[in-house]
Amino acid sequence: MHLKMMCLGRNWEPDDDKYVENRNVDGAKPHSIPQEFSLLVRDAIKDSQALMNVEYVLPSMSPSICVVNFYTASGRLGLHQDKAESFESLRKGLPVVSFSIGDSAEFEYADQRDDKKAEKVLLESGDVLIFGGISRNIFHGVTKVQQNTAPKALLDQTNLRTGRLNLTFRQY
Ligand SMILES: O=C(O)CCC(=O)C(=O)O
Ligand SMILES: [Fe+2]
Repeated sequence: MHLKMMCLGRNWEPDDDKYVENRNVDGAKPHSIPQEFSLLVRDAIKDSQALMNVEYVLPSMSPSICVVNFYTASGRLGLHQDKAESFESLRKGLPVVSFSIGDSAEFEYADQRDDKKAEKVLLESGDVLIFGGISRNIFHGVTKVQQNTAPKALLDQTNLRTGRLNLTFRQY
């Protein structure tokens, strides 16, 4: 992992790939997920279901975890699966909902851990990426952050540092 990370709701421990009460680095408990965030997640799933008419393959979920990642220009994240959630959550294919803010990034995804077979999509500021249902276990990662691509208005109106902020929500 070449990024900075913190969690809301529950702490995900990258070394053990599991959720813990208190994070290893300083024993801190996570803050809860603000309700505004949960509503954004709910709306994103609803909009996606309406757009694609695939409610039966994209279940709804109520997030209990938000992984907050910050990538600088050299930030990246290797191909991995999000599989530390409960057996039930994974079995039902409850979606991962991911918001991108700031610099754009190349996001890769594949059905196996093989960069050569991965497809790529550019995630720009404001994009929401959802993978659930039969796609819940896809391998995915971030290969490159495109420096200085964040919208100027965003930087002018916020204190966001140069880089990419990603908020990824899941239901345990
Ligand atoms: O930054 C991203 O777009 C992906 C983040 C991710 O895959 C994760 O936190 O598990
Ligand atoms: Fe992930």
